[in-house]
Amino acid sequence: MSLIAIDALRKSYGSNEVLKGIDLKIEKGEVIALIGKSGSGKSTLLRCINGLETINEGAITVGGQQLVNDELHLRNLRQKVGMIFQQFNLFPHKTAGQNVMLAQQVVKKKPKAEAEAMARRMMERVGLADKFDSYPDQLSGGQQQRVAIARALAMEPTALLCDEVTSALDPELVAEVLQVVRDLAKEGMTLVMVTHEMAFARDVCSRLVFMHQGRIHEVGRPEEVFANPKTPELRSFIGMAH
Ligand SMILES: Nc1ncnc2c1ncn2[C@@H]1O[C@H](COP(=O)(O)OP(=O)(O)OP(=O)(O)O)[C@@H](O)[C@H]1O
Repeated sequence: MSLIAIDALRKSYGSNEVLKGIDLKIEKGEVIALIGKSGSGKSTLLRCINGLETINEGAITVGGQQLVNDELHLRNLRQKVGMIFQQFNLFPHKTAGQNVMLAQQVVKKKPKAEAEAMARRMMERVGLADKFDSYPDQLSGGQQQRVAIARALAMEPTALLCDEVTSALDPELVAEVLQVVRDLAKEGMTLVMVTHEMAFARDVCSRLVFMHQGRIHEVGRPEEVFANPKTPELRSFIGMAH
């Protein structure tokens, strides 16, 4: 059984149909890059997988459980499927460590000591063991994003969704965040990422999914997709991305 199965998914905002029948199966340990032009529906697809958007038609199954529009169910789902955004969304008046502890305590009702032990392990995993007591404004953007990754990992997700996690960063800070994502991929984490980092996608991802106007146009191994794009839309997109 696939870890994530998306069947005939449709999603509209008012009369604007943004996802027009998406079918995609994602296996455990896969690293998927969603690529495509702005407005093609990549972020919306991620948000649907995480239950942040209600869907109009079709079905999404995560770990064998079908996603239903029920608040309790969605809260459980969001615990299983972590998400990291372009903006880090850290609480400014809490230390990095407290930021990583918070959801564990509030959502998972973990005792403080247990949440702290996990937070310390995850801060170490993203290379920030020494920044546990720093406040977000004492950290670089790259470090803040790594704290956001540690926070997501502390919830022990079965998959992690990444929505343009390096787009808000200064160019010199991109590599340190991508390195953390690369390590997670190596460790076998299931990752679905919207990215404009084509070199990274080519290097790290097991499959590329090219979206165009709300549909999946092409899916394949990065080297095949880049070497042999079948549709003019992907040829044009690859041309633009270089
Ligand atoms: N909350 C919303 N309400 C109304 N329309 C929305 C909403 N979110 C997205 N859309 C529309 O859905 C379409 C797809 O947007 P989406 O953000 O999924 O695209 P994308 O491929 O991720 O683009 P980008 O690379 O720019 O983030 C766009 O036309 C956008 O205007």
